[in-house]
Amino acid sequence: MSLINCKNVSFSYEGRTVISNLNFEVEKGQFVCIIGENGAGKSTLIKGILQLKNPSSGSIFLGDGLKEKQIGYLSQQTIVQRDFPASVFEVVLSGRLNNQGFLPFYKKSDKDYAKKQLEFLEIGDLKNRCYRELSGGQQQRVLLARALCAGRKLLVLDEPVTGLDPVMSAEMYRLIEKLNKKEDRTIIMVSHDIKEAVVYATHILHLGKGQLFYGLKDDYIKSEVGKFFLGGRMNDT
Ligand SMILES: Nc1ncnc2c1ncn2[C@@H]1O[C@H](COP(=O)(O)OP(=O)(O)OP(=O)(O)O)[C@@H](O)[C@H]1O
Repeated sequence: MSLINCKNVSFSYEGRTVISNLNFEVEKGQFVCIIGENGAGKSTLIKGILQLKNPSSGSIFLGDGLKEKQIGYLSQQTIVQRDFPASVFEVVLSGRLNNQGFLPFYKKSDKDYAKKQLEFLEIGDLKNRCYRELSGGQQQRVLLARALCAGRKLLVLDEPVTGLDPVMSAEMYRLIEKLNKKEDRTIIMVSHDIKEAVVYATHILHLGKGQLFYGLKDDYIKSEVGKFFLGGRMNDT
């Protein structure tokens, strides 16, 4: 059964439709990359998946027992977040708050889980450092660990490499791919970079004036829309 089932979905703001007729399903274990130019509706769709915005028509179903609280979300970082005066471990652990109900303290299992995520993302040594003193790339990894703590079933990443240099970006992509391949995490990632998307994703959702393509990465590369947007570059590499 699919984790996300998007059926005939359209979104609008104040009566103006910004994206219409989306139809796709995300199964467990997939790495879906949502691509499209500025204003195509990528962030709006993410809001819909997180159940923060209702479609103007159609429905987004969460399946396989997935609850909104089990979706880990990494948004684009704001300037205020960059200056957050807490330790790395506190930031990562705060991802568990969603799952706590009314009890405002962490259990041992929460702390163990947070430590495990730091180790998996190869930043265990940063645990006691102050978050605001880290580099942009380190901060982004910490926020990824926080998102992993927030949701085990589905990870939603909105432009996770924005502001990072090419080396840091490649490092982030490597870790995200490791989460998908080694931990079997289901991932939905928004990206501007089509070339990177086709390297790491299993599936591509391309938004333009509507849904231009949804399916396997390899089929995307062979498709008319894929060929057009990749400009034949995949065949050159
Ligand atoms: N809160 C809002 N109120 C009104 N219009 C909005 C709002 N948020 C987004 N829009 C409009 O909806 C359309 C889709 O925006 P959205 O941010 O989802 O696109 P995007 O593909 O994520 O763009 P980008 O790549 O620039 O982040 C745009 O025309 C945008 O101006």
